[in-house]
Amino acid sequence: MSLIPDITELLARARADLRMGVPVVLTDDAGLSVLAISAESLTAQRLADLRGIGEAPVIAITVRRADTLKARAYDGDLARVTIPADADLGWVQAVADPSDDLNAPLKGPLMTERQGSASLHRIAIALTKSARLLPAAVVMPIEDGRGFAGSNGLTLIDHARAAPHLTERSPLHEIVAARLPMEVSEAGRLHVFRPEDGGEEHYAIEIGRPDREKPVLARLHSACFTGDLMGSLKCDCGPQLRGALAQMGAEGSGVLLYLNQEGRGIGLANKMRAYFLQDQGFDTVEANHRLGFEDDERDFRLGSDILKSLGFKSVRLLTNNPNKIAMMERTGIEVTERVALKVGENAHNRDYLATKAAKSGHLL
Ligand SMILES: Nc1nc2c(ncn2[C@@H]2O[C@H](COP(=O)(O)OP(=O)(O)OP(=O)(O)O)[C@@H](O)[C@H]2O)c(=O)[nH]1
Ligand SMILES: [Zn+2]
Repeated sequence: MSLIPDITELLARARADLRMGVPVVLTDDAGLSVLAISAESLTAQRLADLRGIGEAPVIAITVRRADTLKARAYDGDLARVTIPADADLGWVQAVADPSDDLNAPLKGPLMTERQGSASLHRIAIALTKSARLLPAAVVMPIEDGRGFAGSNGLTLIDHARAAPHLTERSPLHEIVAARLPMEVSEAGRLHVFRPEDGGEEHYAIEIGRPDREKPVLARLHSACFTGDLMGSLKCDCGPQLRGALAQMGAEGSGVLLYLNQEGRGIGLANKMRAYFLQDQGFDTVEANHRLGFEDDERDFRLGSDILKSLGFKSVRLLTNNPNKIAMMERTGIEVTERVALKVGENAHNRDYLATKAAKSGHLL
């Protein structure tokens, strides 16, 4: 028996470190080691400390952000941007954060590295994404990563052990379920699911006692603090949430999964950064790209994991999003019917809904 944390536990620790602005050490089988620190959590002092330790750091960004900055992404999905010796913290943060792209554009061209491996940089970006930070990391080569991590008390992540965990989703376990009388139905029941990797919990709200042998009226709803709770007019989430629950109440049965994938999986801080860009004239998809994200960073497979663990095999899915339907079918949940959910259009979200139809294939 050992109390040494396993790779899942180390990755959870690394995410917390990055959020706090603490560097982590990444190593690979070829003997390479780097220090990685989240660009948005970097401080001037930490940048100076890094420079005092070793070779020139780079800032690793996704190809989406690189395209916006017109930087060459020699590594395909990412670019390693050289940080000039005289660049200050503001320069590093401007590479990561698009808020000032229009106001104070970076003076280019940005130089990017093409020699050497980018695999540790890829892990660093994946970690910042899963920590719901801007997808950008300052990365600096060091000697003897294992020794450095040990002597500085830093989290050490091994590439070969970590890589599979960053693409595979973590198993979910039901923690508790209890009766929840609701306005739409007194026969409500809330189930809480917790992943093994220390990530967000997700919820399932059962209405009535749906027959497991028949297709259940189901909704996969992604968290939207602004729409679900604040009555935001920028999207249609609140009316969709209430509309879905009302229909389940009226039919007497259904299951609504409330997935904590705020902002299509980028987190609320990044979604608000996207809103700031939308006020500068970019649409919802362009804003995600300028931040360095894909259009949609959600993993709907966890929806089918939850449905299966509740014993459901087939659904009548309340959605306008064809990707949700495709993902259900691919992961073994049959979609016998798509039930349209067209509610809540207003003057503020008309363009947003039109963009989703034009660029993300949403059904009208
Ligand atoms: N990044 C980003 N996320 C947004 C924006 N507006 C809303 N969201 C998020 O988009 C998600 C919408 O979730 P859903 O309603 O489940 O998804 P959908 O893809 O529209 O599919 P259906 O509603 O089922 O048709 C929520 O996580 C919101 O927080 C935006 O402008 N940018
Ligand atoms: Zn919303």
